Amino acid sequence: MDYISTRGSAPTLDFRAATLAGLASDGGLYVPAAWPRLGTDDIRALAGLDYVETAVRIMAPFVAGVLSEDELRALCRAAYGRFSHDAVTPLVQLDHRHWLLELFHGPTLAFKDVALQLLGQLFETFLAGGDRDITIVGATSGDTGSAAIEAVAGREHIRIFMLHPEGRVSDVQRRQMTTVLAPNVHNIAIDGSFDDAQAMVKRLFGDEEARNRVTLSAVNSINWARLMAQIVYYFYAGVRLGAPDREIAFSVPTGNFGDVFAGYVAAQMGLPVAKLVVATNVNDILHRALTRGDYSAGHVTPTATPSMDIQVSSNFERLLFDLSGRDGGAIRRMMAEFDASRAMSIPEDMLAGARRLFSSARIDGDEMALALRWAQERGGQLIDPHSAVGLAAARALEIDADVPVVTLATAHPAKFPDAVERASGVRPPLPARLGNLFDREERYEKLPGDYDAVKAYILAEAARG
Ligand SMILES: Cc1ncc(COP(=O)(O)O)c(C=O)c1O
Ligand SMILES: N[C@@H](CCOP(=O)(O)O)C(=O)O
Repeated sequence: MDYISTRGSAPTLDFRAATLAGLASDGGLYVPAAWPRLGTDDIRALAGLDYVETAVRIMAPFVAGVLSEDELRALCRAAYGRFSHDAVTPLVQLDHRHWLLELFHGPTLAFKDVALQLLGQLFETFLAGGDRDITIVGATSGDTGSAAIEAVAGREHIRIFMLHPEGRVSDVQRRQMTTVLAPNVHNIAIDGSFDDAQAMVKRLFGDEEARNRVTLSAVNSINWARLMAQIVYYFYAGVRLGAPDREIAFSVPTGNFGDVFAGYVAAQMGLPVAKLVVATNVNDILHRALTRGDYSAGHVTPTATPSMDIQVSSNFERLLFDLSGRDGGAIRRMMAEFDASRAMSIPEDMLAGARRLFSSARIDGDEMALALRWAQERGGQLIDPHSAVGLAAARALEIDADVPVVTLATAHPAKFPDAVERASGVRPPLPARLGNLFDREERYEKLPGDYDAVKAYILAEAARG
């Protein structure tokens, strides 16, 4: 499979090169040159397969020409063998039509592990035996950071710099990152928001001096391989609820538009998706974009769902690329307008295309808490606040009564004990697999929200080896 940039002018790459590159050199995001399609018989044949085999069937077309099915299978076994549930992403029924897709059974208790455990394996495979070192620079609002660090800590040929917004992630999330003391791991707390951190990461990728000094790579969902791995669980859940013979709706707590974009790809590949619900908190750029065409980055408001406190959603560019008829020039112009003014309006014809599959909802703190309590009282499940945003949006969805609605449960409640206790009165205990998290030494650098300071720090540390 070839990979092309959403902005049309970066070189076409194969899967290996696209994975190692992360962001395209023209500032765009890599996407497959075409969406592979599964026929109804292919989808029916997924029923009864375990997670690893499902993953191999779904991802094989994307890695074709670079990895054989057997190589892919070995990497998936290594990645998903580390999950604490045999089903990897089990479905839990809440009532007659609502389901939770639990994505938090990986080592760091968030959906990010599903992709990052595999990405760690891919990096190791692609760098093995070579003399090339990569420098991963990432931004996190709490979950990508720990999942990425867990996936690459101690690996040869890789160093990782992870930027998080100081004071805006939960204590559990911060400690999951900052107590990893492997020498190739560098945590940086910046004075600013996740959006500020993400903007610095993207700027670094376009910075010639930085690119000449280190080989940059990405673990955020700007890296296509992240999204590829997330497509799998839409199929895995879908076939268990009757696909290809029944449509399924998914409600996705959304920030950077990565997880829900993976659902869009599943639909392009043939999964019968009735609706994809983009569930945002009060940081609602995506809700405004999908309802009014208003894609303008407002101020980021800290909430009880910190991982979704995002007002610039990187992967929306991938959707716009498809909605524009894959017109790289048009996307380059739109993104230049956005970069200059922090705002753009989405043309009505593009919006109409999006609304055929997507709907959206903006969920405030009270609505989130209500949904959290509903899951507890009606479904017997203590869920995390991000999943509760998804569930609130799912319950507001107007859709045929015979369509099952799956809410993606993106994190374990124990990552957000204060917010869960405030909403439910129950404090979720830290799972044993996190061990003595609160007794461990923390190590991280605090830096101002200033690009030059962050760049200087990264290049100096990278030069140290
Ligand atoms: C727990 C949780 N839920 C939802 C999201 C939003 O996912 P995405 O950024 O892929 O839209 C995130 C962060 O990405 C998260 O960490
Ligand atoms: N919510 C994320 C933000 C980064 O998103 P990503 O999916 O692009 O890595 C986080 O928790 O870090």
